[in-house]
Amino acid sequence: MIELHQLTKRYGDKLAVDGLSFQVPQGVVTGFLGPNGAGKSTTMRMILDLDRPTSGRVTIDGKRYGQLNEPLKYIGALLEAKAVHPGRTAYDHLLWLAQSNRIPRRRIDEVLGLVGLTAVAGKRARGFSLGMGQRLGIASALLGDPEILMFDEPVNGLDPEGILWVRTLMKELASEGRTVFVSSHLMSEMALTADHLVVIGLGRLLADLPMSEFIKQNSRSAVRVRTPHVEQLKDALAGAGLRAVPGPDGAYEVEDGDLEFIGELAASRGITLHELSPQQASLEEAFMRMTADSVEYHAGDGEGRDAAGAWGSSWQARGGAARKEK
Ligand SMILES: Nc1ncnc2c1ncn2[C@@H]1O[C@H](COP(=O)(O)OP(=O)(O)OP(=O)(O)O)[C@@H](O)[C@H]1O
Repeated sequence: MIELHQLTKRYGDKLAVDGLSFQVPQGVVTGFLGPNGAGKSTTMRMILDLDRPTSGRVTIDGKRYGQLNEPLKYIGALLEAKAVHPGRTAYDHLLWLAQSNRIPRRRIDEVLGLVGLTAVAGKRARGFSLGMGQRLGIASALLGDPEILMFDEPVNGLDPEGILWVRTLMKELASEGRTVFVSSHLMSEMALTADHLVVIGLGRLLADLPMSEFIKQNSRSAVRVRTPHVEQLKDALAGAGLRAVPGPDGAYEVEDGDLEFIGELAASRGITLHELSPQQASLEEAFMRMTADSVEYHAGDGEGRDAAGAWGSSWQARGGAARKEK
């Protein structure tokens, strides 16, 4: 198990990680979410002793990474996919890692097969695509058959087939009882993979809860209506205890309204409707709402924060998640 206690990292004036305390549970995929610059990579580097905490501590099965004997057998990590010597072949990269942790050679062939790189095992890393680099990074993480796996944005640069493969792999690893800790800045991606969620913003913990709980808390629905008889419809809705809130484009949104009920109510009063449609706030929007105050960089000059707020309050048709690419 990975445990963080008041973990803090300061770079000069910049507080990159600010008193983080949480545990990464075993046997599930834990999504580590936060907008760009939230401190995810810094936290992961501290877990691996690649960065020294300013204060606080992080342990793996009760020990610091540096205290682990043959660490690849405890924890495997993909942090920077391009952290491979360009002149080295995929096989030689894995051989070097295996030898430093007394891992038998046959395991190299196994992991190359697992990640689908057997055919290019003898190719030098400089000729690898981003996706191949990610696969080699995942092979390195799996090499010691560790109980704990940590992946920093593993689907970056992968095509849809590769993304599906990573998702399936992470779930399989967790179902074998392993601890899988994976960072992302996309809630839509994590919603498909993670069982547990840790959200950070500006280095601080914003949420630590099961994914099902996050979905339950954030899957409110609304009904969108458009009518030339706004006042009559509002009166009719008010009589039923419902409230219509104007949207940005002349339509109205009725929170917690039932589609058929509203349609029948309008028909019974002879109110013409030009639109009646179900709306669902996406999980991506809920995530943006949660992190809106801790986004480090905004698009545009100062209007980004407002935009993040507006995303939070607007409703979108299911599947129309706003995406923020890295
Ligand atoms: N070596 C460093 N020196 C100075 N500042 C740093 C250093 N590493 C990270 N930072 C800063 O610390 C903050 C957290 O960065 P970090 O890379 O951990 O965030 P992140 O959540 O991984 O973001 P991203 O999704 O963009 O990778 C950022 O403001 C970043 O600029």
